[in-house]
Amino acid sequence: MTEPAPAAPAASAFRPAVGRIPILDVFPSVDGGRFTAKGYVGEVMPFGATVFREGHDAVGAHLELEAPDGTVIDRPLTRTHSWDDEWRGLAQVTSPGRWRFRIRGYSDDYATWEHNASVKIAAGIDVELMFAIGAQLFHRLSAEEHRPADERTLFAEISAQLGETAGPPAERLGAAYGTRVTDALRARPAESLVTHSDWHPLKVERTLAGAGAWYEFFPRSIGAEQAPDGTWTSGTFRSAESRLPEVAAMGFDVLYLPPIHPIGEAFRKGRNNTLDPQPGDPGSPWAIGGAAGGHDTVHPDLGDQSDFEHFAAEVAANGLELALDFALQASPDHPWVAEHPEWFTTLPDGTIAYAENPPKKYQDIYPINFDNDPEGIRAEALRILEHWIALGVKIFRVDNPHTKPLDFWEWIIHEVNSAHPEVVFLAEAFTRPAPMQGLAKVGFQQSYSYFTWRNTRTEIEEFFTSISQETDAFMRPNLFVNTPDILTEYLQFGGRPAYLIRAVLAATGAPLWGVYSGYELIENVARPGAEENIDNEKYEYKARDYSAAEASGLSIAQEITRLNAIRRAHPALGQLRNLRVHGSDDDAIVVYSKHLDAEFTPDGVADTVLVVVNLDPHSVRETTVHLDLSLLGLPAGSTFGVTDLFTGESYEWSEHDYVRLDAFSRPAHIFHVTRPSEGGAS
Ligand SMILES: O=P(O)(O)O[C@H]1O[C@H](CO)[C@@H](O[C@H]2O[C@H](CO)[C@@H](O)[C@H](O)[C@H]2O)[C@H](O)[C@H]1O
Repeated sequence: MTEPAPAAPAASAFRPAVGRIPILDVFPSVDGGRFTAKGYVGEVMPFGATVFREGHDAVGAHLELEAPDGTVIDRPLTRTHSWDDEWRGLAQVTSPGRWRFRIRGYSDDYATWEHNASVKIAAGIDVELMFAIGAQLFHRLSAEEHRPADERTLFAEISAQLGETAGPPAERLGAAYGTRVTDALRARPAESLVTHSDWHPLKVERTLAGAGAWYEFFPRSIGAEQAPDGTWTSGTFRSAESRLPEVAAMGFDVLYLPPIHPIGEAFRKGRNNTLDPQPGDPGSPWAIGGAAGGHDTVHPDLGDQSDFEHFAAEVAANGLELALDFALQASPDHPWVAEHPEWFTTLPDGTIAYAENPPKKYQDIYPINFDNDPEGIRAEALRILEHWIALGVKIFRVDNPHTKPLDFWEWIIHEVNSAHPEVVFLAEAFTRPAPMQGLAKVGFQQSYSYFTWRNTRTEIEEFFTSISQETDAFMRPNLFVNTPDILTEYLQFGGRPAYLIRAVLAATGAPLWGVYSGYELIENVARPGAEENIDNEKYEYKARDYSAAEASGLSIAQEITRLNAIRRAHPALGQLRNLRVHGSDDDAIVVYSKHLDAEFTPDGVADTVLVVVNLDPHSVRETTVHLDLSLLGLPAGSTFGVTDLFTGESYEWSEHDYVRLDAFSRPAHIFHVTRPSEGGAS
């Protein structure tokens, strides 16, 4: 008896992670897909992947981008560089909601044949074989049902021409070229071995989540009056309404108010962060909670809820959107302290430690211990947000989010956005990169950033490159030029030029920028030993006379107004990811551009803005700048027009250009780049 033949090994169920055509490193992706990449309506985003195949045959790659309504944008990707395999392309997201995308890789049979045929036929090798393969390929394409009828006819004709053996080979080969062929094959390539990546989710939010100009003021200061005996009467929601037309006239989109709730008496802070308040000192608005209530109540000095509602309606009537502060902490007088002592950490001696953000000490507030009653705290935080959302508030600036657990933020932003996708959260987290970026990854729509401390040319270039090209899939920095907590040395000692320079950088460097009131008045005196304004509005009323300052030339409100107008007129400035740095021979002159292709602009005309800034607020600088014209959408070697959007002056520029920027009269150029067929400034 013969032994039975051994059974063939069972086919393994293992499925390779790569498909027939490898598609790796798909982007945009956040932490390998753990978090959802972000976009905002109108944003032009880069999509792509690494796509290659074995051997020498050509590959191609396309983006398939599906909108919430199911329509699919199918766009060809191109190689980032001829020497590597990263494929990339831009697409614009145009409606809010859940989008998704995938990358399609394929063997590009036309490109493979065209390469082989052109080389071999010119060398007289396999000539008829090459024509036969070409005829076969075009015959196959002419039968593909997804192609328009005229294209199929064209391809059938080409197949027949390639199949004819008469005539010089070079002429016969010419049949397979021409604009009609390349256009058709660019839109609908000759694909085989088609492979798809997984679908990747993309969360697209409303435009104001990603682009807008913010202005911050303390309502209690507007209309505040000081009596001859030195005592103050607080401004109110009603008196603060008087400032709204001026904020709107400066071109801002969002009005942000520091906390508007009752302020505690216990451990109240006095002027200039002192611990011995004097009678009448109003206290820090972030010391939330008192006898009148907590986070769902308005400070009685400002009015009542109907006054708030009137104010909110006036904000909207002025074309602004209201942003409120969301600060999860409590004054010792907050109702929570008596009602929920378990939400705080009681020390062995029976006291509760005050909050800190080292080296800063917040003796007037208790931090919440999120681990003592996570469910209760989550429910209360959500209740508060829903309270204000019901009153029409759709934007929250979140105080110190990095001192609260990240999973709390992921949960609450998910809960709020599931019911109210239009709600926007700005993370005020000046902290280490990992927690700052973590907050953005788990859902914060906007983030404060390190911008205020990036002053030199190298720092600015690195910062702008990182926000536009490294963290752009998940983080949208809001470039505040100052805050009640931040008056940098650059601003303290750079005078008016410094204020203009920082405003230009912020307004043009990112689609989100912000100004805390007083900036336009060059308020630049710091409290000794602190990086913030002296006589800080956080601890006292501050009545400012904006009109008098303007009349006497001490205000830069006009320049801020112009900056916001330039932003509105130039859609390229409404984009985050299109900033590119150019060169200059002077370490104090930074040069960058923002370009938007015609297909993505509302009027169908390409928009290119070129910004040249003298970062030295103390002197005149002249130098040569060196431009990469490809980044401006211009052919190498061309000349073109530039029009200064501040002064209206126009120049003819090329790759290398002379600039002179006087910090005291004109520290920056914001140029609109015009092509020969286009007009000048707008
Ligand atoms: O800690 P940050 O630098 O991020 O600052 C934010 O949070 C602070 C705490 O809410 C807040 O500080 C202000 O309010 C405190 C509580 O009333 C008070 O003790 C501080 O002196 C005052 O600066 C800060 O304004 C806010 O931006």
